[in-house]
Amino acid sequence: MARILPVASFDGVVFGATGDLTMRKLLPALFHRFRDRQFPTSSRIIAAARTELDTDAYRVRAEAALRQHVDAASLEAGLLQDFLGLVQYQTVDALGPQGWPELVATLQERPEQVRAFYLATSPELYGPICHRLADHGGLNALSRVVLEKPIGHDLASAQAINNAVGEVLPEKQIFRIDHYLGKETVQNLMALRFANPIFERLWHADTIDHVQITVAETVGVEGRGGYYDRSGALRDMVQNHMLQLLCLLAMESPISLDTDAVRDEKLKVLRALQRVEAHEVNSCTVRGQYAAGAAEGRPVQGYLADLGAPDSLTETFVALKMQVNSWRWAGVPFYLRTGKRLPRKMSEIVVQFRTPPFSIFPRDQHELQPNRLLIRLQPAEGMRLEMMTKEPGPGGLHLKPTGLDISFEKAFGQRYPDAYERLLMDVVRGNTTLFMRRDEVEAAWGWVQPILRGWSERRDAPRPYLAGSWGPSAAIAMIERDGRTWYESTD
Ligand SMILES: NC(=O)C1=CN([C@@H]2O[C@H](COP(=O)(O)OP(=O)(O)OC[C@H]3O[C@@H](n4cnc5c(N)ncnc54)[C@H](OP(=O)(O)O)[C@@H]3O)[C@@H](O)[C@H]2O)C=CC1
Ligand SMILES: O=C1O[C@H](COP(=O)(O)O)[C@@H](O)[C@H](O)[C@H]1O
Repeated sequence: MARILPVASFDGVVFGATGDLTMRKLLPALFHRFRDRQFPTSSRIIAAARTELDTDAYRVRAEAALRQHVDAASLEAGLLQDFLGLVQYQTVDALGPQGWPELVATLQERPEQVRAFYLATSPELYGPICHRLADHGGLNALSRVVLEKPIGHDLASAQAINNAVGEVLPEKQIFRIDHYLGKETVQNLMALRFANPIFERLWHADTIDHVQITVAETVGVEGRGGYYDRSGALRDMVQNHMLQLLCLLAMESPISLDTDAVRDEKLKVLRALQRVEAHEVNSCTVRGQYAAGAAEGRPVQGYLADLGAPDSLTETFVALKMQVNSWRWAGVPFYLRTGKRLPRKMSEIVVQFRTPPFSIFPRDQHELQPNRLLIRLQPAEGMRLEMMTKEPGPGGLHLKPTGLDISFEKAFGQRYPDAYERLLMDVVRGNTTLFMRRDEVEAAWGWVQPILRGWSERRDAPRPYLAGSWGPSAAIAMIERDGRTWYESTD
């Protein structure tokens, strides 16, 4: 049974409280933490958005969202009403005067409470919201501000946001969220690498041939086309989530688990990433856009039809070949791919080890498969170490690839909390370890920037791929040119 560490009483102010993220993720996450009694009932959830609503009307919306996004077994009637009793609504205009005095007056009723401001709005509003909070006296030493990703659209806009927020709050009160860092299996990468010396001894270029990171989704852009079309897969998934995964895989051991010790090591990886020059954009990156096809057994339309915009050049798939310039990783490519409308929802890391330098098994009878460590982030969370074993039987020596498997569900047999649950409680605790520091975000944008520039200079349309396929064939060609292949696990 997981240990629940209670947090202090807090006022959680959610800007963007009528939006998709709040309804689908934040309210359900808070509800689960309430259900486990992790926070005191003196806490308040102050929902803020532009729409004119009163608290009763907002509670009706919140209840509908919880009924949709929380499993029915967890929604005991009394508990749901108790939770909704903590919620109040305040109309606020981030860009105008409306609602600020009332919001701050509400906060001042409980000066001793932690104030957690969650900015679930578009990033252009982060600076204005923080400044209005400061101007109205809403910020104090117990305040923390959570910034959703993406922080900006490119390096310059990220710097502008960081400057604006940094003018009114010190770095230790700024929580740049990347929800992948809150996933249990992502946190387990630290345990895998630094609590198990057998792996750490093998974790370098002498032994590892290459690494693959795949984050595949079956969904299309759903209702988020307006945001997504200005973003695309590189900004939406790679600049943040996937680079963070790469950092955790590639970083050196931090000297401790202290917030800055971990973030310093991740930053070094981001700074060691080999820049993709304009002339390499074609060989090291592939952009795709889904066309009509199938998803989860039903026909689906293509991205352009989903969007209702026939000439969008936004990528819904990206594959990359990357290099970390360090002693540990010299010559070891990292292949990343992510996309919408792929055949399965799955996030997986494959660490492929080198094949034996010499085989005593006759080649015509035995094809030695390389050892691979598969780290399944979602679903079917777990790990598998693939190795060659002798097939039992008296008829000679036959080798077969088999796997040592760990299923986290079988090992721990408990519900996996959503990433936002853990991260929201860390905000209340004031623990920034699983959040991105300013220099990390800017280093990540700095690496992505030349690729964006290269793409925009070339003005190539993304390559179409059928919904339900693994992306454009160019992504397969990119890795196969190196004599390697994307690994597709069957479970
Ligand atoms: N949805 C998701 O799954 C994810 C979202 N994100 C990020 O989270 C943020 C929010 O996303 P999402 O919920 O999808 O966005 P939505 O468009 O669904 O919601 C936007 C919210 O912002 C509010 N808002 C807009 N303008 C103002 C304003 N001037 N003053 C006050 N409130 C305003 C809206 O209020 P109103 O409706 O009342 O106008 C609404 O509540 C974005 O930065 C997004 O990139 C990140 C990861 C995943
Ligand atoms: O941040 C985002 O992540 C989701 C995928 O998250 P997951 O936890 O379901 O793997 C993605 O769909 C969305 O486009 C992106 O903004």
